[in-house]
Amino acid sequence: MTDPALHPFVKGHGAENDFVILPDPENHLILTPEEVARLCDRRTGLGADGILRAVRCAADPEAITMTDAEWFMDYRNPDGGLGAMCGNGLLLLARYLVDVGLHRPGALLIATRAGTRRVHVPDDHTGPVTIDMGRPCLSGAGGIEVTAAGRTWPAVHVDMGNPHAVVFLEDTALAEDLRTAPTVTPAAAYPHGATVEFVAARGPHHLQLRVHERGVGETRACGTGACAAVAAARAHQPSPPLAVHYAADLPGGRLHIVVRPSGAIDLTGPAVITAQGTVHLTQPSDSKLPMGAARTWAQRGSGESETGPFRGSRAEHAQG
Ligand SMILES: N[C@H](CCC[C@H](N)C(=O)O)C(=O)O
Repeated sequence: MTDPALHPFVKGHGAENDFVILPDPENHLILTPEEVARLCDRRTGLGADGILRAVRCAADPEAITMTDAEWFMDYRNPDGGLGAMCGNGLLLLARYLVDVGLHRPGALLIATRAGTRRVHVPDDHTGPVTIDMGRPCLSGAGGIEVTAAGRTWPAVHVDMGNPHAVVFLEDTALAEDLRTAPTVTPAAAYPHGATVEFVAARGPHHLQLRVHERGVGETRACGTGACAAVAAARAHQPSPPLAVHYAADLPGGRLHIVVRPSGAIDLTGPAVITAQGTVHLTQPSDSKLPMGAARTWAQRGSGESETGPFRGSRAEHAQG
C-alpha cells in the first residue's frame, strides 16, 4: 500500500539556480505556502530556489481557455509566494518534459502566470535550452532607488513578466553582503517586492551580475534577471537592425541573451536534471497515482512507460 502523501519529484538546476519539479498532470496537489517553504528548505526539505508544479492545462479549466500550451508551470518561491515567471525554471521544466517523453524535442509552448512562452529543447538531452522571453517592459515608475550595504544607487525598472530593479556598478562586489534583502524605493512601485540585479559591464556585450531574488535571496543565477540586465543596458538604444548576442556571467555560470530586431529577447542556458525520487507531502494530494507510477528517470527517451503517471507513447505526446 503506498503512502498517499508520497509524491514523485525531479531535482535540477540552470546555472546552479535550482528547483524541485513536482509532476502533477491532473492538477491534484494542494501546495500550501508552508509546504513550499518546507520543501525548499536546504536542511528540513529537498532544498531549492523554487518549486515548479507541472500541470496539464487540460486539467486546469482556467488555463485551458488562455493558452495553446499543453503544460502550465506553477512556480512558487521558497517564501511560499506565487511566482509569475522564472527563466531558469522554465528551461529546466522544458528539458524534463522532453526527457521523459511527455513532449517531442524542438519547440514547445509552456504556460506561466506571465503568459505563454515558446521554448526550444534540443533532442540530445544535454544541450542548452532556449526561451523566447518576449519583449521587456521598461515603462513605469521612475526615480527607482536601491539601498544595500548602507549605500543607495539609482536603478532601472524592468518587467520581464516579473518585476526587476537593475543597478549598474563598476564592480558587483560593491553590493557587498546580499544576505539582507536590498531595499527598493519607492515601495509603492513594487507592492509585491522586486528582484534586484547588480550589474557590471565587462565589455560592449558582456555583463557580470549578482542577483537578489524576490522571495528567495541571493541566487547563483537568474534567467529573467539576466534578461532584465541586458534590457536595462540597452534602455536608451533602439532595437538593433540585426540580432545582438550578450553573455551574462553570474556566480553559477554563463547565460546567453539575444536581443532580436523585434525587441524580443531570447534566453539560452543550461538545464540539468540531477535527481529524482519521492517526497513526503504534508498536504497529501488526492492523486490517483500509485507511488510506483512515478515515471522513472531511466525510461527517458523511450517515450514508452507501462507504469508512468503520464502513460502513453512518445507518439501520443507528439501531438502535445
Ligand atoms: N523569484 C523571482 C523570480 C526569479 C526567477 C529566476 N529564478 C529566473 O530564473 O528567472 C520572483 O518571484 O519574481
